[in-house]
Amino acid sequence: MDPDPPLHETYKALFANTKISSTDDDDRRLVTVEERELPLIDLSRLSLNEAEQKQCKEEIARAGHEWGFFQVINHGISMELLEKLREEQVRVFKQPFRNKFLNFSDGSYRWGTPTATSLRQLSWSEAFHIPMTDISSSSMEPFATKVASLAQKLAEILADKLGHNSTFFQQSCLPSSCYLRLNRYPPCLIPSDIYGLMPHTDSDFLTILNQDQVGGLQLVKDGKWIAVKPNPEALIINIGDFFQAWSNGFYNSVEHCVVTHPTKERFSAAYFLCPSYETVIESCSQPSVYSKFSFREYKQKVQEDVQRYGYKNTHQKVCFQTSSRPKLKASCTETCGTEQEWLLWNEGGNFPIDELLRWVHIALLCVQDDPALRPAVSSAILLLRTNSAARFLHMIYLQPSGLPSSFSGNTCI
Ligand SMILES: O=C(O)CCC(=O)C(=O)O
Ligand SMILES: [Fe+2]
Repeated sequence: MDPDPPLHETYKALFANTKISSTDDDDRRLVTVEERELPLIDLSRLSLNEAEQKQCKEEIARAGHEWGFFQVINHGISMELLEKLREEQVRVFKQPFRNKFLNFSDGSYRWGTPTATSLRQLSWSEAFHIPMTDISSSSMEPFATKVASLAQKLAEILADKLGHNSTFFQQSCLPSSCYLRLNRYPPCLIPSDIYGLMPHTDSDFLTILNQDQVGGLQLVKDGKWIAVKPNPEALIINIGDFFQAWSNGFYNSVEHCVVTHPTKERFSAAYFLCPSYETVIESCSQPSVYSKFSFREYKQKVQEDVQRYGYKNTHQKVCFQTSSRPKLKASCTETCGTEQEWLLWNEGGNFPIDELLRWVHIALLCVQDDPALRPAVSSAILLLRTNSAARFLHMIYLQPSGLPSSFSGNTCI
C-alpha cells in the first residue's frame, strides 16, 4: 500500500486553476536565492572557563538578535541518537498512508494544507505533530529528553543576556505544551515552485531543528530570502514569536519556509519550546512594545488568520487577494509594505487603513525622544521589510506606550 498522502489527487483543482511555471515576478521563489551559512556556534565552550562561556553566550544572543536563526555544534545530542531518530522517522512515514492516523494521539498526523485555496497556500508535506507527553513511551524518548533540556538551556542563556535570570521557561513550558514535529517533504515533480512548508514564523519561544542534507530551508535575512546550507553536525535554532514578544523585540522571530526538491524526499524534526495555553506573555522590559497576551489568545488569532487568509501572516492578505487592480510590482516578501500600501492608496481606495496606521506607528516608535525607547534598527527594518512575526505581533498587540499622547495606539490594532 502507498505510504504517500494523496497530495496530487486532493489538490488537482488547485493545479487546474493555477497558471503553472508563471514568469510573473511576484513569485518570490523566482528570485535567485543566495545560499548562506548561518552563524555557527560551538556549545562545547559552555563547559570551559568563564571567558569562553561568556563569549559563547554573547554569540548566541547576537545571533538571536541579528538573525533570529543560528546553528549549534557540540550540542550534547550524539550522532547515534540523531540516527535513531531518523530511523524511527523513516519507519513511521513509510507505513501505509491509512495507518498513519493511528500513530500517537488523535490529530497528530497532518498532510497538505486543508485550508489552501491556491497553490501558494499549499504545503507539500506530511507531519506528525507529537506532544512530548506522547513521546515518553517511544524510541524517540532519549532524543526528546536531550533536545528539551538543550532548549531550556538556550532559552535561559537568551534571557540571561537581557539581564533576566529566568525560571519562567521552566515553569511555563511543560511536557504537555512542548512538542516534536516530524516532517517529511515528498519529492515534487510538478513544474512549478510549490512550497514544502509555506512561509511562516514559529508560534513558540524557540525551535530546535534537525534536518537532513537535502536542503530546502530558507529564511529572510535583511529583507531577502536566503537558503540555508545544511551542516551534518549542526542543529538549527530559531527564535519564535513569544521570545520576540518576551524580549520586547530584541530577539527576532524570522519568517522561514521550505522549498520542495524535484527528485529527493527530505526529512526534518523540530522541537518546539511552547508555553501552556494559560501562560501570559509579557515583555521582560519596560516600556513594552507589546501588550500582554496569553498563548491561547495568540493561537486563536493565528487560527482566525489562517481561516480568513490561508496564512498566519495578516500581511499576505494584501499580496494574495484576487483583485482587478494591476499586479503589485514585486514579491510581497521582497517589497517594503509601505510601498504597497501607498500604491493601493493611490489607486483610489480599498487600501488597508490598519496597515497604513501601523506604518505611522512604527515611524513614531523610531523617533521617540529617548533613544532607549526606540526599537533596534534591525527590528525596525524587519518590521518594514518582511512578513515577519514582528509585523504580525505589531498588527495585533502593539500598544501605545511610549508614544506621543495625541496618537491613539488603539487605531493600529
Ligand atoms: O523542515 C524544516 O526545515 C523547517 C520546519 C519548520 O519550519 C517547522 O516545522 O516549523
Ligand atoms: Fe518553522
